[in-house]
Parts: sequence; structure tokens; C-alpha cells
Amino acid sequence: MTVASKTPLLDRVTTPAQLRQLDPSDLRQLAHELRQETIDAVSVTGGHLGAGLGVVELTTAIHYVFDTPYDRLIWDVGHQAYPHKILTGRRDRIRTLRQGGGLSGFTKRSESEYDPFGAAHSSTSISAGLGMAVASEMQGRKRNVIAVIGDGSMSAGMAYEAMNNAGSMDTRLIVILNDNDMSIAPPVGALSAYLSRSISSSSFRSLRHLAKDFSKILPSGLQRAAQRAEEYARGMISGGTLFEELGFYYVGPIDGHNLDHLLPVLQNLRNSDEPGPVLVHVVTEKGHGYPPAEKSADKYHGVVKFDVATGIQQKSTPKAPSYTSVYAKALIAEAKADDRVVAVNAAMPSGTGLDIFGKAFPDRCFDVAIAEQHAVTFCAGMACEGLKPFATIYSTFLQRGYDQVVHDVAIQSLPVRFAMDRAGLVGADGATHAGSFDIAYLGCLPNFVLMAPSDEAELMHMVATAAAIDDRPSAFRYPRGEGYNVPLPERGTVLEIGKGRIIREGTKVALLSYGTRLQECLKAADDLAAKGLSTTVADARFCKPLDTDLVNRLAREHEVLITIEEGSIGGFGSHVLHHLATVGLLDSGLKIRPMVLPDIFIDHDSPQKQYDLARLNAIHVVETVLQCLGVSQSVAQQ
Ligand SMILES: Cc1ncc(C[n+]2csc(CCOP(=O)(O)OP(=O)(O)O)c2C)c(N)n1
Ligand SMILES: CC(=O)[C@@H](O)[C@H](O)COP(=O)(O)O
Ligand SMILES: [Mg+2]
Repeated sequence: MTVASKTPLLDRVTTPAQLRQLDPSDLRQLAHELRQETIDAVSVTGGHLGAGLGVVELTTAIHYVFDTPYDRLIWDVGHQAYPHKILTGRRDRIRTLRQGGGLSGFTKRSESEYDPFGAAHSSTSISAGLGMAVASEMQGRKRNVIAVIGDGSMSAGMAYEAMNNAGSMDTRLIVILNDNDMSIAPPVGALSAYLSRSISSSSFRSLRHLAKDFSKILPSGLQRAAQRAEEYARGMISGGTLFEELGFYYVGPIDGHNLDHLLPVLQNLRNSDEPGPVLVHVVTEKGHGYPPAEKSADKYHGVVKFDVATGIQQKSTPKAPSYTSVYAKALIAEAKADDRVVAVNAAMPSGTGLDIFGKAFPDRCFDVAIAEQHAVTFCAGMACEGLKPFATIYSTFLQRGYDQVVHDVAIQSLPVRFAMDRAGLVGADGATHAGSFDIAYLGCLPNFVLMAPSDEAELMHMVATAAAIDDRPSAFRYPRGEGYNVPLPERGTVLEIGKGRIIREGTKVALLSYGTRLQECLKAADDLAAKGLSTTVADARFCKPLDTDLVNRLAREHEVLITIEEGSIGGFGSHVLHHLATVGLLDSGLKIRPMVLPDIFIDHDSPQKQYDLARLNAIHVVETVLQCLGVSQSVAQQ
């Protein structure tokens, strides 16, 4: 007996071209099946669910109306693009999302011609879209470019830089503001309040009013249909003012789950020859159509595997506290002791642990929305006035605030403390989210103190140390995930600046670790000792100032020196090499090997497999030592 498909209509649609063959009356059913397929797929892979569920109708409508991939569709962040992937020839691989070798959790140019721009960091879509639109015009191609950006992502400065530019040009560009009144957490800030006001004061724009907007270009049949849709009308609005002032033609707000509203608006835009940028304000609900998501506080932004019937996620029981939670604990301890301690995050309260800190110290915790550049300079300003700001930003997202780090913090030697979560490889989010570069990009800056804890107790000490450093900037980096369940003090102890520690003494080989690879080094040392190679293991603690006494000693007293870190070339190992070369300790025959992330972008996979690929696990340390000594595994074992 054959089992009836749960998605009979979707089964017939593998490309947008096939979608466009459907009757408009079929689209509601198609959207329903697309939603079910998205839920089903993410229930087995985990991933970003709520955002995608909120744009099922929008995704369907855009691909139905526009000639993708010729017309360019850019999803900001790209975490909402799973339904888009299903409709654009990737349904057969949708259950490989975020797994090694599988589909990316974001849009990616190398993955599909339907992803004209890769993303994962927010607020880039309008700039990229404008660039594509200008290029198409210059090449004499008539092409629609559509950028879909969320209300959270609209809080970032880059979106306004792009609108400021687009608003002064005649280039045709369609920006769809997907307003679900959510970021990862509830959105914050004046823009969010403005958008909420513009919706609540007027509710959705009726088709009739939209018809008025489009009076020059709307086909007359559609105008009549719009007039008949009077019952949808709930009043005029003033929500477009901000965007109109920026030079955009504003349309909305419209119900983003109502295909009868979405389709005519998009069709009008497609058929229009009017020059200049347009902003369509679409109102949606994060998690729409899946009750467990709709009811959850985070609207199922990111989930692990779950049961579709109940929505219950298969969260594993942690074996140790996460670095994030230990950071929050440590910061709370510092804040209790010193009322100048304040903390700032950029739209990542739960990811950074500042939701916990904020409960303890609501008046000393600031979520500035997706605004890393502002977060850094905001902290610089607070430091000028004697506060002790902790800029708590993922390593990868701090990249966006780099000039502010250099110009506003480092040059003025202001004591801003950078707590960089998600250092190193992060797993399923892949290369865009890996914290690979911060050691290199901060290590080259004068004035900075740079630290990396080898376990969660060390993290507590580094938080205390950063709190105590009051004459210059400092930064510490720690990975995603759990620590090693080491005993934790109530409060961290201030470390001696620029001093590392020897963990295990040996004579032939020295392993100098910066960060949480220390445990891999200890495993490697056991293995090397079993092979007859007496091994010292040291924890550098500081990259800057470098513990030159320790480095000199390791170099002088061992035949082999290995440095290891969860970061790119140009980081800790480079500092060690530079120092040794400068003082002439490389002239004496020392065998030194820096172990760093390879010079490639590492795709999504489990962190363990990513570190295997990066060759930064214990086994690779052993291999490196043996190669360095010119001995094979078997010889070493004799
Ligand atoms: C520069 C940058 N900072 C932070 C993030 C983390 N982040 C990913 S999605 C998201 C919320 C985006 O909200 P919105 O654009 O409204 O999309 P929604 O999830 O509501 O659909 C955040 C803060 C990011 N991707 N990029
Ligand atoms: C899309 C995005 O940028 C975030 O949702 C990110 O995936 C969060 O990562 P963590 O799970 O490490 O907080
Ligand atoms: Mg949103």
C-alpha cells in the first residue's frame, strides 16, 4: 500500500519556474506544505526555525512573482532562508542542513544560483542589493533586485548607510522590511518602538489604500479588486515617514501572511518602471503557523532536534557549565564588588549570558540592538567617565566594530574590556560565525592586554583581571559550549599581567597552549610520554603582553616547541615566533612549530570534526611533534 504524501503539491514544485506554473489559488496550499516541510526538516537537523516559518508566504510570493534567479533575491542574515532553499532545488538535501557536507544554514553563493549573495552577519542586504542594481543598470540589464531585511537587522548602522545612498539615486531597488517585532530576543531601541507605533496606530494598510499608492501603475482590474477589498481596511497610517525621508517610496504595512495582499503589491512593483528605491513594510509573526513556536518566548529562533507533535526539544543534559554562563557568574561577582562595572551586548542577551547579568543588574546592562560599532564606542564613552564597561560581543561580530576598537579604544588607551564569546570554531553555523581572527586583529594593536582561559575557572580569573586593568583596553576570548567542570571560585582572582604557567614539567618537548586547547595538549603529553618523549605543558594565559621569560625558558630547555591556539595565522604563535626571532633564540637549532587554524574557511560541521580538519586535536599535536623530530610513530614507541 502506498502512503499518501503529506506534501502533494510541493512534491510537484522543485524550482521556482514550476511554482510559477501554479494557479494563484494553489499558493495557500503550497505555503502550508512548505511550512510543514520546513518544520519536519528542522525537527531532524536543528537550526534556525522561527524566522523561516515567518516568511513562508513571503518566500512563496516573491518566487511566484519575480523571475528568480535572474531577478536577484537577497535574504539579510540568511537564517530565514530554509523555505527558500526548499523551493529552489535544494529540497532533496534539506535534511542535511548545518551538518558536515550538507547545506549551509545561511545563503551561500557557492551553494545555489538562487543565492546571489552570501550572508550570516546581518544588515548587508541593502548595500549588496544596491550594488547589484547599479551594476545591472550599467550593464543595460533590466532586472529586479529584492532585499529582504528583518526589523532586528534594520537596527544596524549599515542598513542606514545603504538607504542613505539608495535614497539619493534613481536606481530601482525593492527592500522588503520583514517586521516580526522580534530580533533573537525581543527587539530594543527607538526604531523598534517606531515600527510598533506605525503598525498599532494604523494597523495593516488596505488593498484600497495600496491601490491609491500605486494609482499610476496599478492595472485597472486590480484597482477594482482592491476597492472590493475595503473590508480589509483599518485606517491610514503614517508609518512610512522615516523611510520616505530617506528617499524611499514606502508601501505598507501589509500582512505578510496574506497572499492576497502580498501578490498584488509585488506584481505592481515588478511591473513598474518607476525609478528609485521602494520599501515594502511587511508584518509577520516569527514562528507563524507552528503553535509551539508561536507560544515560545524566543519564537524558536534557534532550536535543537525536536518532536514535531509537541515541539519539545531534545536538549542534552550539560556535563559542565557553559563558558557563557561562567562569564555571567564571574561578571556578576565583579559587579557586586564594584558598582562601576557595566556590561553591553549587541542584540545577543542570551547568547552572551548578559540576560543573566541583566537580571542581577538591570540598570547596568545595555542591549544596544545589532550595533556592534556603536557598542564599542558606547563603551569607550563610558570608560572615559570612569565606568568599567565589558563589551560582550562574539568574536566574529566584533569584526564589524574593528575601526572603533582601533580608533576609539586602543589609540586612546581606554579601559574597555572585550569579552569575546564564540572564540575558535563554532560548529553548525560554520565559517561566518567562527571566531578565528580576533587574536590576530587585536594582537597587532598597541596598548591591548590579550588573554585566553584554558578552562572555565581561568575565565573567572580573567574577568577579575580585566576588571582590575584600568589604564588600557583588555580582551579575553572563550569558546562556545561547555567547560571542563573544574571547581569554580565564588569570584575570580586577579592574575599577574603577562605571566603564564607551567602545568607539567618535561625535558624534550614543550607544548605552549593559548586557550582551551590545553586539554588536548595534556592528552598529547600523555601520549608523547608513553612514547618516551618527556613533555612540558604550559598555559600561556596572555598573548599580550607575552610572557617572554616563559617563552625563552621553553625555547632554551627543549628540543621542540609547539605553540597551539584556536585562531588564525598571525595570532599567538606569530607573537611567539616574532619574539624568538627578535632575541635570536631561533638561531640555535630549536625546532618550533606553530599550530593554528589552517588558511581556509572551515564549513559547518561538529566542532570535533572541524578541529580534526584543522588538525588541532591531541593526535595532531603528537603527529606534529614526531614529524618535527623526524621519527615515525612506530620508532617512537620502541
Ligand atoms: C552583525 C550581526 N550581529 C549579530 C547577529 C546575530 N543575529 C542573527 S539573527 C539576529 C536577529 C535578527 O533579527 P531580524 O533581522 O529581525 O530577523 P528575525 O530573526 O526576526 O527574522 C541576530 C542578532 C548577526 N547575525 N550579525
Ligand atoms: C543567526 C545568528 O547569527 C545567530 O542566531 C547565531 O546562529 C547564534 O549562534 P549561537 O547559537 O552560537 O548563539
Ligand atoms: Mg525580526
